Amino acid sequence: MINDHRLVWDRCLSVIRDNVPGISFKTWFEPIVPVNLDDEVLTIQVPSPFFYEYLEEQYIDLLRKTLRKEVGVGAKLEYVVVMGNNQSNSQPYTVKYPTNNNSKIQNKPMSIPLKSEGKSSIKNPFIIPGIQKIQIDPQLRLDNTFDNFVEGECNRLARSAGYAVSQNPGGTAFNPLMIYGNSGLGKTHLAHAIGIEVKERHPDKVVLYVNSNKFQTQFTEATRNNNRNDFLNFYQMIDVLIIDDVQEFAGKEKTQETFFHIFNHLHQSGKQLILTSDKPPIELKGLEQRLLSRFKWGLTADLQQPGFETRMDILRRKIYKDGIEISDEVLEYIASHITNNIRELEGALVSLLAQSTLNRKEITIELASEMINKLVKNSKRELSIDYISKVVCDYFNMPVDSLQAKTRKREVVQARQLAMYFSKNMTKSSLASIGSQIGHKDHATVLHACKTVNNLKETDKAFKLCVDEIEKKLKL
Ligand SMILES: Nc1ncnc2c1ncn2[C@@H]1O[C@H](COP(=O)(O)OP(=O)(O)OP(=O)(O)O)[C@@H](O)[C@H]1O
Repeated sequence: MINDHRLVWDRCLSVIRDNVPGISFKTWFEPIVPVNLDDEVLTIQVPSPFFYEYLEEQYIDLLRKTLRKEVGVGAKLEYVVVMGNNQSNSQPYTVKYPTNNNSKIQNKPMSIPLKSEGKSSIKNPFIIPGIQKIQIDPQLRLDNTFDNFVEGECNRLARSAGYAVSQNPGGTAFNPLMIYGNSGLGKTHLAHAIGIEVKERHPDKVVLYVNSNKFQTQFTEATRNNNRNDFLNFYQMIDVLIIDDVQEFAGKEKTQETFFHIFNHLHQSGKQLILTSDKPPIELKGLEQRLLSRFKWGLTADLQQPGFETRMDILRRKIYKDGIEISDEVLEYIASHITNNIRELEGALVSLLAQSTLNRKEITIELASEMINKLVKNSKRELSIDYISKVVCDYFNMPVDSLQAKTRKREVVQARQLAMYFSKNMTKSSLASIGSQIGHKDHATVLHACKTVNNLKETDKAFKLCVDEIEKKLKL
């Protein structure tokens, strides 16, 4: 038998390499350093206690078989971990595993008998006996509840997955739950709602919401103060970890590496991770592949722009909560002009209230128009097809859903043609999309509607008058 530890480990590696995926080999085996071989006991150095746990959980069978083959049937494995230290000028210290339940640091190396089949019984070395749970402020915004989160087509999947997670954190297939979407569409709100619901359902669970920038700052400080291990220990004790805006980790390699270990540890221990980002994992730049691939392990759910009805529901919910009355006409006006950001939608409502209170003006559509013109004066606003349909139907005093009815009644056909005509001229939507939203028609019908309206405008004065009036309303 050979007795050079490096040679033995190299031979082991060549067997292991053929038995694990490339990425796992790179992650879990390349960082290992063989340090000694003494009487069938191979000692390997691993980068962190978590690393040791992970190897024991995932690869013990493979390690056992390989080692027996290379070293002999009595082969044993011993791990050492070089820890950072809290006192400057002193040498890093070494922790040897296995842990026995009473002590984290062994004075004398102990060998780990290569375990038999079955789940690892290794205890988390960070949990101090007797202190099983830490008490922390979860940093949750208490008004960002599920109750206050209006449901719509735009958020149905993310919301229901979030709710499922909150009922059974760590116990669903949605781990991690990755919520992504453009700014102001409710990622942070939903993430807090999950945290709040977990705390209600499972008060014992340790929940923490942290924004990526804060995580990064804490990590930098921990590194500066030489207590990176405390930082790791702290995060590894959390049951439900919510990290907001993970795109902010881009380019921060050390932070990513640390988060990678925390992620693995928590995931491995059945703890729940909830992440938010402004892009889907596939489009996140500057993040390590191994991290991105983990983000996709659970469920990735997006938040899309809310439709007109959802925007109306959000506005109605908000004024109801604040005990204010505003006419539906004004709300519709706001909802049709601010289409792609819920924060701006709420902001518009707040400004309108402020304007009306300060200037003692009634909240009218004109006041809303003035305010919105100021708010969006630099960005050309685009009307929505929903809003156009609504204004046209209001003009003819008919319910807006009559446009969807399968009828050839003259007034309905005309209203539909006008809604198509204005949608073609005042939105960037394609003919096909206009057709499908107004009466489930095809693009040729929309084209025909536009021609008919243009012709009628030329020949029928009364009709032209009505087109001009509707246009004025739309441009308000
Ligand atoms: N479905 C919803 N129902 C009610 N309010 C909502 C909804 N979605 C978002 N909001 C509100 O809109 C505002 C912006 O939401 P939030 O801060 O969660 O957005 P975000 O996607 O995290 O944005 P950013 O990426 O810019 O941080 C918040 O006040 C939030 O309460």
